[in-house]
Amino acid sequence: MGKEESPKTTRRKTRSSVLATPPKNVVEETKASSLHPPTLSDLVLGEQGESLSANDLSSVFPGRCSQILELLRLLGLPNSPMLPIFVYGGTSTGKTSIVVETFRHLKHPFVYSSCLTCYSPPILFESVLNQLFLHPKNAANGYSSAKRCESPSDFIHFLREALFSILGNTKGLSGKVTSKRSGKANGNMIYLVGLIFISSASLDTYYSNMGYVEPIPMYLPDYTQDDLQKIFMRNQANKKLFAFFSGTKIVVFFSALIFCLFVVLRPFCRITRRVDELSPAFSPLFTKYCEPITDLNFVPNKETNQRLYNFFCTHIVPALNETFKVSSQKSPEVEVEVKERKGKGGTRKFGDCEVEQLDFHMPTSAKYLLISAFLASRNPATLDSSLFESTGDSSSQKQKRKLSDKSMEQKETTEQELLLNPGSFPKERLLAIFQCITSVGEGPLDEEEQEYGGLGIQDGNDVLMSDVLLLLFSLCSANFIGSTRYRSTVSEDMAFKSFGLHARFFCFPTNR
Ligand SMILES: Nc1ncnc2c1ncn2[C@@H]1O[C@H](COP(=O)(O)OP(=O)(O)OP(=O)(O)O)[C@@H](O)[C@H]1O
Repeated sequence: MGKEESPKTTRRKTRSSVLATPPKNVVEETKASSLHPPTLSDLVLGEQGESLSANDLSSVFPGRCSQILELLRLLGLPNSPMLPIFVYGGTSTGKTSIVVETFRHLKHPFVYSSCLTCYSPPILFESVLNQLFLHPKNAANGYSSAKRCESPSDFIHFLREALFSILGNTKGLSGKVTSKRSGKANGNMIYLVGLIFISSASLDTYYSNMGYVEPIPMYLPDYTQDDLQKIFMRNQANKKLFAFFSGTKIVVFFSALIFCLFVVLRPFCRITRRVDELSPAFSPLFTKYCEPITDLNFVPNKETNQRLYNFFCTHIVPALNETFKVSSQKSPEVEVEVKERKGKGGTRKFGDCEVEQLDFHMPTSAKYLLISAFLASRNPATLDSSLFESTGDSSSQKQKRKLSDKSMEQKETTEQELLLNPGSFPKERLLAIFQCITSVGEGPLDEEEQEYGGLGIQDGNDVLMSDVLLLLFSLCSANFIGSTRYRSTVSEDMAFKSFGLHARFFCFPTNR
């Protein structure tokens, strides 16, 4: 938490919904719960008897077994002292889910506040206290909080009051539950989650000698294609689609699922590995794939499988485009104008004319950014060092000599795939390529550049990063670069063209 989120292309479960289903967030406890003094049991997530074993927990979250075991180890036995934990990782890597479900599994009493929605200290403090006092915000109380907290000292004062009240109420300890949704508390230590900082920023961002206890870091890496396959296998197998299949057809169902996942995940994973983005894209595709199979007379064999595959392939690219569609809206201030080269001299907007006829009028830095984006989309990231680093050439030559025919073939296939289907890339990679290609520039500022306010790129180091980011934003707004996931949307012709006279070197895949 505590990070800027990129616009999302699909709807996903919100953090509150993760907490709300099936066990409800303690904040959203029944109104009746606020009528009795809070007990420890009221802070346990999950109904009586509802408990996942550690093994179940790991199988519910494929790819997170080691992190779950580590979290269980760090949390330790009930009431054991622990250091703060810093859980971090990319978007949708399961940070919230595994933390919440682990607490639920352990039946540890806890309150959970999202630092994303509780974006200021008073809001965060009040959210924690509302949960501890079992105070739901609703129309009846005018959506007010249990306590008003202006400062950290107010918070500490009310926190003590709330904790003493809960711990003094022994009903929770004796295991008698006072609320329909609460489970029997395991131990009497109350955990504040949210003060366990969950973020996509690295730990270093928060590290400083400010006197707080340094938290134990726990990193959740992006999922591999294998992990994603397991996640979707699990989720999909539970869905009602499963109801179509019975008896021996179940085997057909699972082999169809495995095959479909394999075919779909490969191109999709090049663009995103986020479960929340992949999930809504995959479900309709799988339904489509299953259409012919749900016919009870269908008997899969080599020939029908091939037909199924051919039929199915036609749906993948449209689904890919649909999922990662970028808005075609152009920002009014950053309209990129193009002029017809031959003749009339009138100006027209990009998209109205043939590329061959166009001449670009945009800052040279923007052209470099455009070409950097193009290169990042069409070249595998593994080639960057050999393509752009000054020392890269010789090593890549050596590597080339060492490559077997098979690996050359594989490399060519990857490059072919990238040409047909440009990949997405992180902003850092784009900026690194931009730095590399602009740092070899030797010419003085061109006229255009001066006209656009002198974003000089004769030396990459002279370009202000803020200017480059501004330009990047403009190119995204003008739809030259996809902004949901950074991805070049221009053709090879267009990329060459944009560079025009400024071409110094290109590193396109050789087999274009
Ligand atoms: N390993 C997994 N197995 C099954 N589902 C998963 C897994 N990881 C994530 N998900 C699903 O992906 C969605 C997002 O997960 P979650 O909110 O826990 O991620 P997050 O890292 O907290 O996201 P954010 O960075 O946005 O805070 C949820 O619907 C969750 O169930």
